[in-house]
Amino acid sequence: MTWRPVAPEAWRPRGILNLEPSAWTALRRAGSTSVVAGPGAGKSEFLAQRAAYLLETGLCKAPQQILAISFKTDAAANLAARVRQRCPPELAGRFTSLTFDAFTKSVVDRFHAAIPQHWRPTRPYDIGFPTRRMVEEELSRIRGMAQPAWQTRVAEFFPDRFETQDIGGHRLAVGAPQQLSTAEEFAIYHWLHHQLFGARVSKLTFVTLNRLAELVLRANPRIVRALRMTYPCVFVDEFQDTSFAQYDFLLSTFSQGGTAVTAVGDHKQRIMGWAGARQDAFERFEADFGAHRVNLLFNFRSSPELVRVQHFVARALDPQSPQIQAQAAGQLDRDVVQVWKSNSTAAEGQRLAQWIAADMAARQKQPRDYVLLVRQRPDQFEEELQPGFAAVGLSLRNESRAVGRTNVQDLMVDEAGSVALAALRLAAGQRSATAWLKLSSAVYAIRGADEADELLRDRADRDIQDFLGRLGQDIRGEAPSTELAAEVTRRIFAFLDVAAIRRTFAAYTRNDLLEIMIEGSSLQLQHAAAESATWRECIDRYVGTNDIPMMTVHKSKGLEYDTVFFVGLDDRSWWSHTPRNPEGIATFFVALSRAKQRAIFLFCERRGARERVSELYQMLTDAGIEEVEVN
Ligand SMILES: Nc1ncnc2c1ncn2[C@@H]1O[C@H](COP(=O)(O)OP(=O)(O)OP(=O)(O)O)[C@@H](O)[C@H]1O
Repeated sequence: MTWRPVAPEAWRPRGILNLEPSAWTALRRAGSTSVVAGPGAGKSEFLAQRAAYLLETGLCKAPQQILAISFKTDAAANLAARVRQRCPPELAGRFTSLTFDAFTKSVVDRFHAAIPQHWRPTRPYDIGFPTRRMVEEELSRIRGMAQPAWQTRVAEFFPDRFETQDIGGHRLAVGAPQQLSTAEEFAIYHWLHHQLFGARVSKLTFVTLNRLAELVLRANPRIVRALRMTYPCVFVDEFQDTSFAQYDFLLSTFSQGGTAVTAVGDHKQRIMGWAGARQDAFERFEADFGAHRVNLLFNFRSSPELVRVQHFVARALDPQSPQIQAQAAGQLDRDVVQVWKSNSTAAEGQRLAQWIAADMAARQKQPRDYVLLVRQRPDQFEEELQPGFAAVGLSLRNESRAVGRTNVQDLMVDEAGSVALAALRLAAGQRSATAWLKLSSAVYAIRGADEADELLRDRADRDIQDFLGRLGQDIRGEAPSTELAAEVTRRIFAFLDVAAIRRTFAAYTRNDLLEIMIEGSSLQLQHAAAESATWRECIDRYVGTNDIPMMTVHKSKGLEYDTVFFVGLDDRSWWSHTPRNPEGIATFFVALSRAKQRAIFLFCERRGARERVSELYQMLTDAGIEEVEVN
């Protein structure tokens, strides 16, 4: 055992010089806290530091764990990766980072037998993702069964909100439902009953799984007590995106019994309203959990000029927005934020590609220092822009592109996919300490070889080396090909042991997520192999090292780039935007705030007008931003 507890007063942040004063206050708080902070304030970094603080000081001591709940898989994976960077491995193992869905599903799976029989799903069950059309049909079926006096009410449910708000905000009765006394109760009961018992195998949505998880904990105080003892500290990231069901689950499970819940987020980046995020999550949390609010006022990401412009948008979202203090130095003395105006998409694409090529050369930047953001349809923009990029020797990568049943971006942050990639790097002869650490810690976890078990770890090290030696021998003399890429993926996952990965990593509780990711890894490697002459090149293509990423603003949440281009700031891309609609302005805010040094907005009149979005341009004008013709 190398680690010794540090006294709380002596603890210092890891990997960064310091925290801002209010972050120190929040970090040391024993009770529940809401940390509200703008973009680049270091919210994820703060959580990673608080995890290090709690674990290294022994305030959260073994076998206790920290539970971090995120909204999206990539956010959960990024946070776990940050904690691994900040904490010794023997402590990082007690940081469990999951999505809400993975966590609530794991509760249902683990305590299946404790679910009251009249709500108990079959085992196994399927996961359903009903489309709007399917919700409409189901509601209409329910209306047909309802007594005449209730039919009008059932017809009034909004299909878009029925699941997220009506089901999500409803608690299931512990006892068997005796009598359904309102139209709401009738509709909710039949909706759930159909998912549970409508076919031989139950088909449940994640909202239903959430409701069942809440029920099983509420109905079984011993289970909830055990859960609270295991997780005395709970973090919730991106709290502004918390849905009705998720909030209610948190409330039911962790608002009592002494759990310290730290909820971190930015109400100005609330762009998941369509997915059922509640508007008042922070206020409710503060009231229900007795949480104390801490506002962070620094921005560690963006240059002072970018922070100045961001403030104009922040104020449109919240007139009380505090003035933020930029901590990052500006590297550019002009043209930090601009609007480029063109009258042909060809001219726009050409100018963009040439500009990036020149900037990369002048400022010695890499392709991944840039990003092209779009509001929607990245595939269309990719098709339109790729030729211009190819003409100057650059390549674009649409991070939302489908790879089998997943997409490039999700695959890149997937745990199993990253372990397999580490194995490939090592087998292909790359000497990478990070890859070795990634692979070996995964194998130790899979084999249950903890820190103290030197024998088991030595054995695992030898097996890894033997496996890499054999794989390396078979591939190093061969050029990559699709067949070989498929074979390599198969061998790596066979070595890792698919069933053991599923048992070990909580993220794979969704029935087929692991299969989806294994299939995706194989397909992505096959694409890369088909275009590469060496394994090194193949790995670079797989990862996209030499590609300029393109993605939707939604996918860019939490990420940062030196230079951000927003392509298509026009009415066609923003067709659903209505003036003063906070979700649209928040989307614009998220895009602008991904930039560290420069943000450029592109408008091409061939794509659409700029009436609906005129207020977004107005904010830039108010901030004194120039428009430049680029024909
Ligand atoms: N205390 C700190 N000192 C130095 N750098 C920091 C500190 N906190 C965060 N950073 C850096 O600032 C950048 C932004 O941090 P982070 O991604 O955690 O911000 P965030 O608040 O989650 O942002 P957003 O909401 O915009 O996604 C990162 O590059 C991070 O490494």
